[in-house]
Order: sequence, then structure tokens, then C-alpha cells
Amino acid sequence: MAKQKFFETSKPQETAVLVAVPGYRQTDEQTEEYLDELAFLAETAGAQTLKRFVQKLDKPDVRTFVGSGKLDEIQAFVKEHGVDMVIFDDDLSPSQVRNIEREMQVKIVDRSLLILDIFALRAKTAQAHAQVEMAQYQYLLPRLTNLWTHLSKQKGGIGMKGPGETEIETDRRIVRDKISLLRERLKKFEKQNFEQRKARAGIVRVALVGYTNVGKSTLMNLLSKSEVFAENKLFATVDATVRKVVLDNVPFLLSDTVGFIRKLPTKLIESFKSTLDEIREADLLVHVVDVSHPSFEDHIAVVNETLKDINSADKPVLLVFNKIDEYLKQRELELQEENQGMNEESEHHVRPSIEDLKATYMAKEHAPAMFISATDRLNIDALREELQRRVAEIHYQRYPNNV
Ligand SMILES: Nc1nc2c(ncn2[C@@H]2O[C@H](COP(=O)(O)OP(=O)(O)OP(=O)(O)O)[C@@H](O)[C@H]2O)c(=O)[nH]1
Ligand SMILES: [Mg+2]
Repeated sequence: MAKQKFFETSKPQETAVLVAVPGYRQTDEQTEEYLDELAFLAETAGAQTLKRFVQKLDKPDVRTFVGSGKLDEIQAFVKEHGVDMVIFDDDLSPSQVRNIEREMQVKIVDRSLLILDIFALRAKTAQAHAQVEMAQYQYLLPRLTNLWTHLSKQKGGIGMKGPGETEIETDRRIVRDKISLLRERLKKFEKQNFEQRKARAGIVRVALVGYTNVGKSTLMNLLSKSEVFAENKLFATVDATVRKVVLDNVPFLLSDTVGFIRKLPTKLIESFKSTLDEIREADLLVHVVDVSHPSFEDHIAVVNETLKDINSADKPVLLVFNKIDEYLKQRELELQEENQGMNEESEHHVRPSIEDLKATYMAKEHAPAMFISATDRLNIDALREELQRRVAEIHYQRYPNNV
């Protein structure tokens, strides 16, 4: 494993261009933000973004996703700069991939493939590896093309770290066999998980959920004094981690889970069944939000939608706004700019104070919302207290006599 990592990082960085086809209702600001996120995903996977292409269309082109004029424009740039891959902000149909590949003769990567690639890099346990591999095979099955096979052998790199080049080049039947084999392996893991969960029966379970890169693992480490990998990249965590935490004599299990992201197909998330089970079986969800992110409200909506998709929308939630250190820093800058009259003509405005935000969210959710900084340890005691209060409540509801 370590050896392979070393090999990957020592490779020259791959280059990419990004392509988005926003509908007419999407604002330019949103499009830019979404592309920022896609560039961050590409960077996490190890590719440097050289240019972004945007084409506003009612609906993506059925054949080639973008119109033929745009395709020519992209191709000219790709040729001129020797770009390694074209990354699309949406999922492409197998035939779209084939058509675009035929024209461009470079790697075509869509959003799911990029995310799967990051998952493959990040998976640590045998179970997570098997889950990612399963998702990759399912993704690849309808997309096995000659060019793909050819390129993967030649180039390797992003989108090609998949289930091994040798398998891709063989026919679909072998891939299908591989899928059934993995399914059997995953079943065994699930049986083990089930046994583990039986052993944990009775103890209150809390799951950290949220958009990717919001600070779930950092908070997990802080609350459970463990050492889960946290880093400023997307999807640092792919495996579920569970730790026992005791707050003022009240024990509970805390689990860290894979982050959510917009446009993540539920089918793809579904292959992370063990992580999702941690969420589905939790008594309380701690929804962590990166309040310093300009689109944090969109992120909250994405997480709520995803929770709905995995049938976990009706669970009690404690909303935790993290990174207030960064939020306050940004606000300070905005206030300074305002005082200096620097942003009169721009639409830039100062974000609300933490107190105002708190009032808004508490009114909206009818429940306490916490505002913390996991790295600067701000309001962590208050969070611990609230967490303990909520856990104790659940515990006593379940065991009324055990006071
Ligand atoms: N400024 C600031 N940064 C933070 C805070 N909490 C976490 N971070 C940083 O945010 C980045 C992401 O943190 P993680 O804990 O890996 O986030 P995560 O939600 O587990 O991310 P995934 O596992 O990728 O979904 C890291 O660089 C952290 O150091 C905070 O309170 N303030
Ligand atoms: Mg994490």
C-alpha cells in the first residue's frame, strides 16, 4: 500500500480541463462555485485544472453532452496544451463517453468516476476496498470501450486506478463474475458487522454526518481522543470509524462517516453500506456544517436530501456549525472593507454575526444549534454538554428504570 502511494505521488501531475453545462436557471455565481468544487475534487485526485468550459443549455446534448461547437473549442485547447483529461461536472451516459472519446482521443472523466477514484485512493480497510471495487466494476460494466482499455494500459493515472487494467481489458462476463465474487465477500463483511452491532446493542449510538471536508473527523478526534485521518481534501474519510465516548458517566458510540457531496448518485453511496448503516442505525445524528463555506446552506440541503435518500431523514439531529474561527475571520475582513467603503459598487455584503445566525437557525429548526471551532476548540464544552444531554435523554427513554 505505502509503496503504491509513493509511486503515485512521484508521478508528474496530470492536467485537466473542466466542463459544466448549467441550466438557464443556475446563476453564474453558482456555476463558478460548483466548478470550484469540481476543481477541488480534481486536485484531491491529483490533477491540475488548466481551464474551465461552460455552456448554458436547457438540457445537455444527448450525443456529446456539450454542443458540437463547444466540443471543437475544448478539443482545440486540449490539443494545444497536451491536456491529459476532460472532466465533466455531471455523469455521462456510456454512449456520451464513447462519442466524446472518439472525438477527443483523451481520457474522459465524469463526476462519479472522479469520486470513485478518490474513494479508491482513500479506502483503508479491506471492507472499504471491496466496496469501492464493487462500485467501480458496476460503473465500468456498461462502459467497457476499446479506447478506454487502450488508454488505461498506456497512461494509468486518474480514472484508471480502478479495478486493475488487466481486468478491464477482458470481456464483460469476467467483470460480472468479479462483481458476484465481491458481492459474496461483502456479504461476509456484513455478517461480521451484524455480529459487532449485536455486541453493541443497548448503547446509544451517535453518528457524525455532513458534507465532505466540514470537519467531522477533526471533531471525532476531539470528542473521542482518537486519531482519525483528517485533511483539507475532499473525502479524507471513506471507512466508518466507531469509538466509545463517555461524557459525565453517560457512554455512547460515536461514528465518523463518509462525507456527502452534491450530485453523488445514491447507488454509488449505497455501495458504502457499512458506513450508511452507521447512519441508519444511529439514535442521534450530529450534522456538522462548515459555516465558513460560501455555500454552506446548499450543503445543508444536500445532506438533508441524501439523508432522505437513505431513509434517515426522520432521526433527531443536532446541528453543529463548525469553523467559526474562519467565519469570524472572513466577517472581520468584510467589515473592514465595508468601513473603508471598498465594496460600495460590488454586491459583496457582510455576513451576519454568529448571534444572528444562531437565532435564525434555532428558529428554523426549533432546536439548539451549536457554533464551534474544532481546530481552535471554541465552544467545545458547550457542545459536549448538549451532546451529553441529548444522549442521556435517549438513554433514559430507552431504560426508564436505569437512572
Ligand atoms: N479553520 C478551521 N478548519 C477546520 C476546523 N475543523 C476542521 N478543519 C479543517 O478542515 C479540513 C477537513 O477536516 P476533516 O476533519 O478531515 O473533515 P471531514 O468532514 O472529516 O472530511 P471528509 O472525511 O473528507 O468528509 C481539515 O483541514 C481540518 O483541519 C475548524 O474548526 N476551523
Ligand atoms: Mg473525515
